[in-house]
Order: sequence, then C-alpha cells, then structure tokens
Amino acid sequence: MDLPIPARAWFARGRIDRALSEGAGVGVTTQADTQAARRIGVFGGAFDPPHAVHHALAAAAIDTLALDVLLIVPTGDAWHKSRPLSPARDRLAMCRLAFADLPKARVDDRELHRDGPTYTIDTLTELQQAWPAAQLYLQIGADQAAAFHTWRSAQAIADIAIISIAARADATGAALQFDPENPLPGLNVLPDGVRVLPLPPMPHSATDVRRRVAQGLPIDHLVAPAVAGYIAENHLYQTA
Ligand SMILES: Nc1ncnc2c1ncn2[C@@H]1O[C@H](COP(=O)(O)OP(=O)(O)OP(=O)(O)O)[C@@H](O)[C@H]1O
Ligand SMILES: O=C(O)c1ccc[n+]([C@@H]2O[C@H](COP(=O)([O-])O)[C@@H](O)[C@H]2O)c1
Repeated sequence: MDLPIPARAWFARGRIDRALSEGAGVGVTTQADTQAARRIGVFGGAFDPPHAVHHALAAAAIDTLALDVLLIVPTGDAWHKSRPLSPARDRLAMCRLAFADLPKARVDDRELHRDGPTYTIDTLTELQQAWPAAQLYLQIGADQAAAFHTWRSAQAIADIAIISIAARADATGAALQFDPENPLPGLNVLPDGVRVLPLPPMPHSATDVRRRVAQGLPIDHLVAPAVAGYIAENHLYQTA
C-alpha cells in the first residue's frame, strides 16, 4: 500500500542542507518546549531510513492518543539488530526531514549520545524523572509487540508507559499475528495499559527501502521526498 506524502516546499532537494542546519522545524527536545506536556509519546526506532509508515504511525499516535508531544528517538546501539546501522548522523538527519511536517513531533537524540547498548527502559526512566507529572506512551509496531517480552525490563516499561501498538503486515501483505486480547504476550498489563492505533496492517519496511536503493529501484512512494533526496545525495544504501 502506498501512502501519499504531502510534498512541502522545503522538502525540495536543493533545500535539504538548509533544512538540516535549521533543524527543519523539529529540534532536540528541551525541557522548555515540553515543560507543560502531560501526554508524552515516545516513538523509537532505527529509522534506517524513516519511511512512510513511520510517518503514518507518528501522525496517528499524536491524534489518537491526544499527545502534547511525540518524541522521535533514533536508536543508538541497537543490540537486538543483527546488522550494523547507518551512522547516527545520517539517521538523525533523515528523522528531522521525515517528521518535520508534524508540529507535535520532536526528534530527540538522547539515545545517540548514550554509551553501550540502547535500552528503552533507560530512556523512559529519564523522561519519567524529567516530567514526573506526565503520562508516557510508548509507540511500537506489532513485530515489536510480539518481541516485547525479550526487551530489557519489559514489565517495568509496561508499568511506566501505556503501550500503543500498530498492526503490521509482512512483505507478502499478510498481517502479523496480533491478538488484541493478549497484545503483549508474557506480560502483566491491564487493559487500559495498552492502546491499538486505528491503522490497517501495512507492509512497509526500512529493509525494503534499502534493498530497492541498492537495486536502483524508485523509493519515492516509500519515503518523503526530502529523505529520498538525502539518501541520494549521501549515497546511502548502495549495497543492501
Ligand atoms: N509497516 C509497519 N507497520 C507497523 N509498525 C512498523 C512498520 N514499520 C516499522 N514499524 C515500527 O516502527 C518502529 C521502528 O521500526 P524500524 O526503524 O526498525 O523500521 P523497520 O521498517 O522495522 O526497519 P527494518 O526493516 O530495518 O528492520 C518499530 O516499533 C516498528 O515495529
Ligand atoms: O530496550 C530494549 O530491550 C529494546 C529491545 C528491542 C527494541 N527496543 C526499541 O524498540 C524500538 C524499535 O526497535 P526496532 O528494532 O524496530 O527499530 C527502538 O527504539 C529500540 O531501541 C528496545
């Protein structure tokens, strides 16, 4: 399924450098700009690269969960991924471009500055300490919901944050197994501790984007124009 992405003037390739240097409207979180936030969403990922469904999830989470702010958190050292990620600088830059049209999104680079493997519990604990009055929402896809019990301190995460899950399809378009009655297998979560976003299962993946770039196939229907421009200008994903 292709998602239309509104092309904004500054998404044009020639303006990417300017957008990056200005932060493209989404900066690193500061205490000032989220001080009043009571509903803080956290959407972490490798974002290698951020694609159309990441954007759709972010927009849906902001609306459905009535978030004051959604932190887009690129992963530092993804201990759970078998392949090395692209440089943090590139993934951070692409996140700034990909989510810039969502006024409530903030790209937060804290995990990129943390030593050692990236654990979401560390991020949520920091946020909880910084904003003790806020309710935290953690946004994940159905693949991560199925693997959630393997995360470090998974139960503690579910105790700290409401987990918001988006259905996902595999490359064939078949929906991943996801039981709304038992959305986080192996965990003890109250019904109001979990939300499911009203989105259909979609098969997009960063793996597919990387593979298509390596094969010289178009990716314009899969990523924002500015992200496609960044990938081309920086010669990313030349090999899958
Ligand atoms: N098509 C999708 N549907 C639902 N959730 C998704 C989808 N793509 C990514 N997500 C979710 O977005 C978050 C970040 O994902 P990530 O950056 O690893 O993208 P990815 O497409 O899964 O990447 P890769 O193909 O490299 O593994 C995860 O919680 C993941 O479950
Ligand atoms: O903390 C953990 O143990 C943990 C295990 C697996 C995934 N995560 C986080 O889940 C998010 C999505 O992961 P991924 O692999 O789909 O990009 C990202 O922020 C990861 O850091 C976190």
